[in-house]
This record gives sequence, structure tokens and C-alpha cells, in this order.
Amino acid sequence: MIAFPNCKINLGLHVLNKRVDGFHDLETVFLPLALKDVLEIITADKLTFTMTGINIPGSADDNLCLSAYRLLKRDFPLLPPVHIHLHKVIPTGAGLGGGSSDAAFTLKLLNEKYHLGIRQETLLQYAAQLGSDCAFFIENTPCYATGRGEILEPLAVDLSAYQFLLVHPGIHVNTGWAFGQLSPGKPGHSLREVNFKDVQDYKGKVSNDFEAAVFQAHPEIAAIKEQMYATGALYASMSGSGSAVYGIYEKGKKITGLFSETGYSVFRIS
Ligand SMILES: C[C@](O)(CO)[C@H](O)COP(=O)(O)OP(=O)(O)OC[C@H]1O[C@@H](n2ccc(N)nc2=O)[C@H](O)[C@@H]1O
Ligand SMILES: Nc1ncnc2c1ncn2[C@@H]1O[C@H](COP(=O)(O)OP(=O)(O)OP(=O)(O)O)[C@@H](O)[C@H]1O
Repeated sequence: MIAFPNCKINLGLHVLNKRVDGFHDLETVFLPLALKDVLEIITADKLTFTMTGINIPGSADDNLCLSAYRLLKRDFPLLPPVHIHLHKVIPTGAGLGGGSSDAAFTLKLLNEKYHLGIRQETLLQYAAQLGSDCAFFIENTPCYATGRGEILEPLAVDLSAYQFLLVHPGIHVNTGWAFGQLSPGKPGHSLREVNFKDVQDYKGKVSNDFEAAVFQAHPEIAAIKEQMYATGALYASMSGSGSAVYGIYEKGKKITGLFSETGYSVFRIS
């Protein structure tokens, strides 16, 4: 069985308060984008895991695909064993939720492969145990999110009339560090007040609380956003805790020469 775990971007992100469990309550809008890893699960003699594509620092044993497998293994026999192969395309530590997506898609594929019959609400609960972003990838449609990011309300937003430019400068921003830089507070206005269907309406209303601290530590990330506006983006922002930055452009608009000599990873998604 094969699946293609996609990435997400955050259209706005407000960090509201620090909780007693150490996590933060936030509000954000998650938008799935078609930059995808490849995940294959096939029957095998014993549990094995291999990876190709972008290198993920650290031990393969800590991979979120295996965490997802082990989580279900506590409640289901999962026999016969499987081989899991992950081909990594989505940059890691980029605020694009790639690891969370792999974990959520592993849950979904195992549910299908072993005919476990786990319902959507229960899958969402398993996913939330693996990471704050993970539940979103079970739904995988535009959502207004609160709590740790796991309380999801579908949002009727279709941005297929636009094209997206996604730029990753290769800087790894640690999510825990980024949360530690903030002094949470009540935002001037809620993201609920924004009409997300109209990208022209975002500028000045949709903001990401992580930008100030991350831009201060890495001015080159702020420069990416500025360049996107200079080349006609209707809206540009860092995603999540960074370091990837996205620009939303009118479809058909030619975006030429941007970041071609920087060594940054650049993805055009339309
Ligand atoms: C910044 C976002 O990408 C926005 O979508 C997410 O909130 C991050 O979600 P994630 O990568 O799945 O994060 P997790 O793996 O659950 O947590 C990593 C670390 O980030 C911090 N963290 C994360 C989410 C949250 N709502 N509050 C937090 O304080 C915690 O220190 C935690 O130890
Ligand atoms: N399958 C995986 N893909 C990517 N990273 C993984 C995976 N499994 C474990 N990790 C670990 O998780 C860390 C963060 O991964 P991820 O790509 O989800 O970060 P991110 O894009 O910043 O996500 P978020 O927006 O959720 O903060 C990596 O540094 C890596 O060590």
C-alpha cells in the first residue's frame, strides 16, 4: 500500500497562553499543500523501516512512522509484520509538519491494511498523542485549529485559484525553542474574523506570532518574505515555527529568478 503524506502551511498563528502541561494554546488555520513524501507499507517477515530522499538527522528508530506503528501495536496485534519505506521530500524542521504528516498517514495506512476499523474520532485521538500538528493530517482539509492544534473545525476555503511559492533556507528551527521565545498574549483580533477565501484581505490581518523572534535570530528568513512581496506576492508569511516561508500569488503570474543563486529549496505549487 502506498500513500503520499503532504505538508501544511499555517495561515496565521496566534500563541495564546502557556498551559500547565508545558504546551501552549494557539489558534491557527491549517492549509494542506501538495508537497509530498512517499510512504509505502508492505507485508514482511519482521518489522523493518527504511528511508530515502532528504536525510533526517538522528536515529531512524525515532522516526514518527515507527512511533505511529508502536502506538497502534499497543492495542492491535498488527500481524503479519510489515516493512515501512519512507521517501522524504518535505524539508524537516521547516514548520511544514512533514513528520506529523508521515505519522498520521502511517496510522491511516495501518488502519486500512489490517482492516482495524478505527473510526475517524479515534484516529484523531491516536494522532494527537504523536504530535500537536498530527491530528490535522488525519482530516487533511483546511481547518481552523485551537488547543494544542488538535481541536479542528473544517473551514470552507478553496485557494485553488492561487499559486504558492514555498522557500526553505535550510535553517532548522527547533519548535520547542521557538515557543520558548514568546510571551503569549491575547491577539488584537481573532483569526475567526478573517475571510480566508479572499487572499487580498490577509495583509495586515493575518500574522504569525513566531516571526518576530525567528526573524531576529535569522534575518535571512525575513529577507525571503520581503523578496516575495517585492515579486508580487499577495500575501507572504513564515509557516509554523519556521524556517519555511510561503508566498501566495495570482495563478499564472510569472515568478522568475527568485532565490536561484541562494542554494535554498524552492517549491512551486499550483
Ligand atoms: C508550530 C506548529 O507547527 C504550528 O502548526 C505546531 O504547533 C508544532 O507542532 P508539532 O511540531 O507537532 O509539535 P510537538 O511535536 O507536539 O511539540 C514540540 C514542542 O513544541 C512545543 N509546543 C508545541 C505545540 C504547542 N501547541 N505548544 C508547545 O509548547 C513544546 O515545547 C513541545 O515539546
Ligand atoms: N518522518 C519524519 N519526518 C521528518 N522529521 C521527523 C520524522 N520522524 C521524526 N522526525 C523528527 O521530527 C523533527 C521535526 O520534524 P518536522 O519535519 O515535522 O518539523 P516541522 O516541519 O518543524 O514540523 P512542525 O510544523 O510540526 O513543527 C525532525 O527534526 C526529526 O528529527
